[in-house]
Amino acid sequence: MITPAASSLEAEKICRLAPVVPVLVIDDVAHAAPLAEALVRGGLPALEVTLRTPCALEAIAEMAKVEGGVVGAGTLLTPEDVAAAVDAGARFGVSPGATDRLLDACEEAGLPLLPGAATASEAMALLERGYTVQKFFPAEASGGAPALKAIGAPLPQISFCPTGGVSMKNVNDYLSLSNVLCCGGSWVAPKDKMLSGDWASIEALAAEAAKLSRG
Ligand SMILES: O=C(O)C(=O)C[C@H](O)[C@H](O)COP(=O)(O)O
Repeated sequence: MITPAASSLEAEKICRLAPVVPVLVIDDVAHAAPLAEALVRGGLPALEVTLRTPCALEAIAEMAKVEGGVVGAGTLLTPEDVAAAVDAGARFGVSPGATDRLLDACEEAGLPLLPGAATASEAMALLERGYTVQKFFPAEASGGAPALKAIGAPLPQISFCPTGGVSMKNVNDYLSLSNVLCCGGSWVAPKDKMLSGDWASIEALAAEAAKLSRG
């Protein structure tokens, strides 16, 4: 069991590890370990593996063995996803939105969760339950940094990890907001670089992201 407050406290710690949490879509389990090693070497220890590919759970299990990494499961939609993520060794979960079934499952399984919200009402519903750290998703499509800044005015007690459409072009717009802990994004692990095994370039992208300043 984990309470929503304790869950958010853990999520906050994970979000504070680095300015960016890589959002990873892994098609080949052989990429998991070298990818995690490159990202951790570059300075991004918190890693989100989306449960969107057949090998995602196996990839989590491989990445969980990489020293210095903190691996979580993204795209959690159902209680079954939560159970599978925990079994694979995920240390946290991320979801695009939030349902009572999903929140119940994460709390019962003791899995810290970064639950998604895109509107003031969604953020308020999560806050009412005790979740003070949330993922703002889909960030750019929901109005981007100006929208998140506006949500923060009446709801300063909620901190966010904006994700969805974030890149080096706009990441500073988010990181400069007082209600942003870190950003999530897939740009640090481009598909072509994974396919060609260009881990040095991925490490360089991670290092560039790790240098970003917050607040
Ligand atoms: O799978 C999930 O749990 C999601 O919520 C979606 C991801 O966070 C975004 O797809 C990342 O967006 P990009 O950085 O724009 O590629």
